[in-house]
Amino acid sequence: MRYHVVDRDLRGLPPREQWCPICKLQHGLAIFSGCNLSHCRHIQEKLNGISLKSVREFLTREEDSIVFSLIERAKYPYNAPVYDPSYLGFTFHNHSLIELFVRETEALQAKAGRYQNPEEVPFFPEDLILPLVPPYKYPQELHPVAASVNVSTTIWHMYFDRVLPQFTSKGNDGKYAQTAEADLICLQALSRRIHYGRFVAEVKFRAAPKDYITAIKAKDSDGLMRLLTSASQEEIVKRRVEEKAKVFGQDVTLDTKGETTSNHSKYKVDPMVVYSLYSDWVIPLTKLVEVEYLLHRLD
Ligand SMILES: O=C(O)C(=O)C[C@]1(C(=O)O)C=C[C@@H](O)C=C1
Repeated sequence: MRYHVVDRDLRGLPPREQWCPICKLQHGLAIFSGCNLSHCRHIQEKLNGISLKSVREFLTREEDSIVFSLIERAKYPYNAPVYDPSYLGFTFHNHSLIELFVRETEALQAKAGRYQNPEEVPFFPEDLILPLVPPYKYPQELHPVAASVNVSTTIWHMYFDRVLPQFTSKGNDGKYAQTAEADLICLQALSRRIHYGRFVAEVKFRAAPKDYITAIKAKDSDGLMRLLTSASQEEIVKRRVEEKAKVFGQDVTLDTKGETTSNHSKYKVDPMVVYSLYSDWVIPLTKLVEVEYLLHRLD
């Protein structure tokens, strides 16, 4: 019985020599041959770790955070002074209010341990202070060298230059701190989703190491991109986020009889903007992270 469970769990693993340099045994047999599980990294990872199903569930849940964060930001007009360095009189190293806000908040959150979590990537790593909290033992799923892939600067420009003007109304209501806070929540949700491409890539690598190793050794970015792409999955994701923008973004009211009425013609954030955000930015950047991660997977 034990054999079947273990054997099924380990199906599709890479050749033994890539994964267990100590026991050098075939993993399905290793358990019977006295391989000590604690030194067999691959078995450990397989038992504890991530799968394509679990990483896709994570991405799906992040969609909720992203759509909600956009809806929250859309409560305020564009509020241009938040992004204009002259608004603070060129003090604070010529930073705009948003940059100051993000830098200071990240520094505080670093103290509270946010960036100990490998899922979280800061926008301004150079400012970060060591955590004041004791370390938490997060599962270490990522290959350490490849884990440092970072597209934060691209996310920053994408969000402020391309996305934000599309879903906020023109105008200025003076609520700059609230606006900056809402922007930060959007940025963090987008960054977490996009950088989660590292975990997706790791899962894909573990499932078909031979295919990936050939492309990685040849530094074949296009080949890696082809290997990791699932057009049907991308279509599902885009349609789903559009639907979420409709469901989460409609006004729900009760009529005099207590019946629910929803306004389907007006949404707080245009569902097409969310569809395009995913189609033009979120998915392509996630794939870029996946490719960059894989290129360093053997370093
Ligand atoms: O779900 C996957 O397989 C992913 O790699 C994630 C993702 C995405 O960003 O949603 C990216 C690439 C694939 O083509 C499909 C979807």
